[in-house]
Amino acid sequence: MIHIFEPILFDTTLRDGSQSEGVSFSIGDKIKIAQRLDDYGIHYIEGGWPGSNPKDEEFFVKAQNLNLKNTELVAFSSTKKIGINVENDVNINKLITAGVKTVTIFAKSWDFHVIEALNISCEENLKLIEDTIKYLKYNGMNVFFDAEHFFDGFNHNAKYAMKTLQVAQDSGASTIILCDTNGGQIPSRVREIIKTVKKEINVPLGIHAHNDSGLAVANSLVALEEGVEQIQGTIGGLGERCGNTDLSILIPILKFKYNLPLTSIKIDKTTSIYNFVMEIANLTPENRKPFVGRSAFTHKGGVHVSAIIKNPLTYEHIPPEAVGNERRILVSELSGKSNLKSKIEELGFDASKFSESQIKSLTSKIKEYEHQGYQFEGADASLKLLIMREFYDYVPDFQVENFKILSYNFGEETSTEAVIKLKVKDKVVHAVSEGDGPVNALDYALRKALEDFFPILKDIKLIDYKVRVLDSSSGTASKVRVLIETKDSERTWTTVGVSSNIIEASWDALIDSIEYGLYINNCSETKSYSNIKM
Ligand SMILES: CC(=O)SCCNC(=O)CCNC(=O)[C@H](O)C(C)(C)COP(=O)(O)OP(=O)(O)OC[C@H]1O[C@@H](n2cnc3c(N)ncnc32)[C@H](O)[C@@H]1OP(=O)(O)O
Ligand SMILES: CC(=O)C(=O)O
Repeated sequence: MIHIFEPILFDTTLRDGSQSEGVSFSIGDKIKIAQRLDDYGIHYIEGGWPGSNPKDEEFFVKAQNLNLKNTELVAFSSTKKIGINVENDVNINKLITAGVKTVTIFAKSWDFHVIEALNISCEENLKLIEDTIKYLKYNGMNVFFDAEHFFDGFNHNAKYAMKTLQVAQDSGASTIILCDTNGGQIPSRVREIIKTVKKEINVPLGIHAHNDSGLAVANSLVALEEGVEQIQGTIGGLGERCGNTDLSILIPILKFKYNLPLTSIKIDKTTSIYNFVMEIANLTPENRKPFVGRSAFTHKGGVHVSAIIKNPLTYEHIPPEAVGNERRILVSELSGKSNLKSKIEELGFDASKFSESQIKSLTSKIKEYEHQGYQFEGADASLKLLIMREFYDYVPDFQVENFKILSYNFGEETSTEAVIKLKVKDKVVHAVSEGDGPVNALDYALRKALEDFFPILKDIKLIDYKVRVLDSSSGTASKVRVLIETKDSERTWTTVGVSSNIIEASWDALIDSIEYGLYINNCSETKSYSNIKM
């Protein structure tokens, strides 16, 4: 394997990451992310562009009090404005007053961009680079030089692209970062170009790769193999368009595939920093994200689970704990007895008390339910109730006798009323409630009937209700699957119902949701798992 040296890790989540569609960090968000990146052990954090907006400017003021231990904060900007002296450029002067020692300056290294975007001559662009870097150096700054569109520039006019690097080097840049700004390069070309650059440029090189071809991590690795010293990227691959090199993937690769010590990095915090940044960015974490996604170490196929239980290395390339992730086993129609046994344990039962024929019968039952449209892999609470109803002397806290839904339409308004009859502790209870639609009315009526018996219900709240049409070919008579997510003060759980009648599917999921909530809050008369039916 090609040997590489431990790179300098440069995170631009707060700058390029904030250029992601749908992401807008507040100053408080930026401060929190900077602290987490520092704790994680990143060497440099690009905090923003102080000349771009007051928020970034204020961030650098507030960041003075951060007391960062492992990381150095960097401020970002373009080269100076065209047509003014650099000393008079407000944007460049804001870098000097940002309270940082290191700045990143980006400049055009593709002649096409110089002419089309900047509308100046190639010579004038070289002068922008020289003046800006020399001025910052004169003011005591360490300057990283981002050669924007370097690879595209090299492909079209290598001589000019190289000239921009040469000017940056001669003007005093301490590291030159080759940018695949449009994300269109392939690894073999990145390798060739870096080999050529290394023959002519003596300062350390870096890479800033975008992911428009899905190759940002691969291109960064090739660059490292060619001796580039600084890798730029973001947590979760946030960034303009398709994003940047994903450090949540790249860092574990460096650690576990290239066996680099990465002494500063707390590698077992990789999953938590990924989830943290996604939460702050108000984005849903990607389940299938390598290393850090919820599904990265989740096993579904019976063949896989059977082997995993014998030895996890059979279907895992690294242990999930190494990156702070966890192994999960799913139960579905693709399950064998191994999934079931493992899931039974995970749900809190003692799998060894189940006979082989009980496991077999449960496996077939689940497959039959899944055939009807149920999906238990995301509905552990319904699965646990199914096992208790099937195999234990379990008595639910209430039993439904019947329910009725009445809807009245008065011109523009429709009102809905639910009437239910339950049996609770040998008493028959009736309740009536109105609601915003049938499911809401049923929920209210159910709570009305039960709250006197189980005051804990006030803490049990429905937080999500999802309906999925399973077979749209039958039109309005199609089967639907309803998933309900519920929470109490400590936990959340999900239940499932399936029917061609949306109210019935919702009702089944709702009943499971409330029944399970009462059960885990110790309201059930029968809690023990020892009385398994033989
Ligand atoms: C590849 C990258 O991701 S680089 C980072 C890109 N990030 C951002 O653009 C986010 C922050 N940007 C901003 O807040 C604004 O664009 C600002 C404040 C920088 C500039 O705003 P405005 O002055 O209104 O200009 P506008 O955004 O319309 O256009 C960009 C200007 O920068 C100029 N410019 C672009 N690159 C450079 C450069 N390397 N050096 C000097 N000027 C440059 C453009 O020619 C254009 O100038 P013009 O208005 O005279 O045509
Ligand atoms: C500098 C930068 O963000 C880029 O070239 O993509």
